[in-house]
Amino acid sequence: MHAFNLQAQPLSLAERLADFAVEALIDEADLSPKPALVDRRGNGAHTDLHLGLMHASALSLWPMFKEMAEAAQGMDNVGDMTENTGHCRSELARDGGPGAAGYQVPRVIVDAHREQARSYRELREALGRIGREGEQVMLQTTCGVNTHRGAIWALGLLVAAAALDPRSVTANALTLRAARLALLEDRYAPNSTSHGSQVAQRYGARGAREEAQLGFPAVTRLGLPQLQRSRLAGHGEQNARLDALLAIMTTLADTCVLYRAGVPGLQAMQQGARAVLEAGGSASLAGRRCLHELDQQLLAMNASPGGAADLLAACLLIDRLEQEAL
Ligand SMILES: CC(C)(COP(=O)(O)OP(=O)(O)OC[C@H]1O[C@@H](n2cnc3c(N)ncnc32)[C@H](O)[C@@H]1O)[C@@H](O)C(=O)NCCC(=O)NCCS
Ligand SMILES: Nc1ncnc2c1ncn2[C@@H]1O[C@H](COP(=O)(O)OP(=O)(O)OP(=O)(O)O)[C@@H](O)[C@H]1O
Repeated sequence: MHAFNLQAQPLSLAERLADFAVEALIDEADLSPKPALVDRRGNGAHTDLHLGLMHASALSLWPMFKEMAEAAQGMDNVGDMTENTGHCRSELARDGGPGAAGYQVPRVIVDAHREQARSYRELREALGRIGREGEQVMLQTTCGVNTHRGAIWALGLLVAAAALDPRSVTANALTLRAARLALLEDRYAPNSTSHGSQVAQRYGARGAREEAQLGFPAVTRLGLPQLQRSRLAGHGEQNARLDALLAIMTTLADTCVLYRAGVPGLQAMQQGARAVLEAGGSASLAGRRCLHELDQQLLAMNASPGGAADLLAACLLIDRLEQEAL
């Protein structure tokens, strides 16, 4: 940029979405006091993480989120997944519907459907490639520490979902489109065994992949409603966000916790989070005491709820998208 050109360029949609995603990650990291997670107070149960590293990692992911949004925007010519399915359904009904005598799906619809399916699979595979490259950038930035693997997955899908149809960014619309992307096969995904997949298999738990494929129920049914309830109760924004994190923790099968502390760790997380909310949430004195106890207990068990933290970031991103006109 020319030194004298001080006029800010308007940001593109992809750039704004990347800003929102990075801001959600930074807000999640800064939020304090989170039980056993990296925050402003310290590194929680993580010997290899600290707040500066979380910030650097979040910032390093900006180009990746932008690229994901651009890949999804390139799908404009095919239209929205939901809309097109609806269109086909109405065409079928007009033609008599399946089972009607001599019924045949019009060729033009079959072709459009196939074309759309192919395009979405290509988008899913592009997101997989961009996400894996983003992971490498993250690992270079953090000297090999996993700071945001789960967040790349969840927020990447949501950014792509927003870019696919920026006029329709309610929590329901976003999570439905993200789930549909997550359900598509990525032929190029490596067959590696992660900590998450190991414990998900051992305990039959729903891991990060399934959470996305189901449309992020921990976010839509627990995190977002709690965020709104605590805000409405006048608990203050930081307490409302802590309460949203705790609501997610009450039921999530967090594979970070399962890997580090097994079923006893997961039970401690879920019961402890419930106890804080039942005591009045993080804005109340009784709730704060329970939160302190939960922090101590999870630290003693080395049980960091990293998956819940990622989903809080997803919650904050959706909340922002619902408020801002894109
Ligand atoms: C699906 C992912 C998360 C892999 O997860 P996997 O089950 O193999 O476990 P892994 O231990 O590597 O990571 C899990 C991460 O998810 C988070 N997490 C843990 N439990 C949960 C849960 N129940 N729900 C949601 N997130 C969770 C944690 O923070 C953890 O860091 C993802 O990393 C992946 O497949 N990436 C490949 C690249 C790709 O397709 N990217 C698409 C970008 S849109
Ligand atoms: N504030 C936070 N503090 C700590 N972890 C967080 C935070 N926010 C999100 N996370 C998530 O938690 C995960 C870190 O968990 P964990 O250290 O158990 O990962 P791992 O690489 O699977 O395991 P390990 O460190 O035992 O090798 C990160 O992938 C990140 O997505």
